[in-house]
Amino acid sequence: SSRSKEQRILDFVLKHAVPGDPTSVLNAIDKYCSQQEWAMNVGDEKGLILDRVLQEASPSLVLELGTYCWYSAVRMARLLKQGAQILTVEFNRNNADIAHQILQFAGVQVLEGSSEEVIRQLQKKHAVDTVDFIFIDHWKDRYLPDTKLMEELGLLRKGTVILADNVIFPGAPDYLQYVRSSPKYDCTYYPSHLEYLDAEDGLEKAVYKG
Ligand SMILES: Oc1cc(-c2ccc(F)cc2)cc2cncnc12
Ligand SMILES: [Mg+2]
Repeated sequence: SSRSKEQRILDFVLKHAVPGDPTSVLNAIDKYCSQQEWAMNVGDEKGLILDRVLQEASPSLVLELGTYCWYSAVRMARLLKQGAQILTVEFNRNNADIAHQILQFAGVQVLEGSSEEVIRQLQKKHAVDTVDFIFIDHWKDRYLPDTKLMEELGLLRKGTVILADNVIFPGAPDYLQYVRSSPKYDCTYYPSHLEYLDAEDGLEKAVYKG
């Protein structure tokens, strides 16, 4: 059977990265996706911004919406303090499987299902109280409904950081308008570029004020 692009990326990682060395995994994915086949990883340029915003937040519990870019789960896992955990949500079954193989890192759990289903189950099924850091990197038309759902379920606390990818390209205009005009958030825009390309893109940080 013909292997998918994601499987080809995994092959390249398994061949060129050093087991247990997350930075070598990131370098391998960036090398493959910038030289061979483009893929929607947050990438090295926006990844540096993610690193800085994550380290400043120093979270104990991270929720990622969109494991496809398993790159970002590895990127965040390598910077987490001892005992911190990432719950990452993947809708597409086979991507979740591949993510498992790449993410043999303590503390990273790939939850399967739609973001709405998983978010609704976090408190009961996964004993989550509130989330400290959320990286939104899934389908742009889910950014706003998922954020409102997390508000309604009381998953956000004073100081929770929401960092959203692709707010320019492909863009999430309804989400941007909401967080920037809501008194519940302090927003910062970090200009950058679409992964591995020159097109403009950026990350929006929205800090929940409780
Ligand atoms: O970072 C991303 C980029 C793109 C994307 C697709 C097509 C194109 F032409 C340009 C950009 C799509 C994404 C979907 N989910 C999460 N992240 C994404
Ligand atoms: Mg993205």
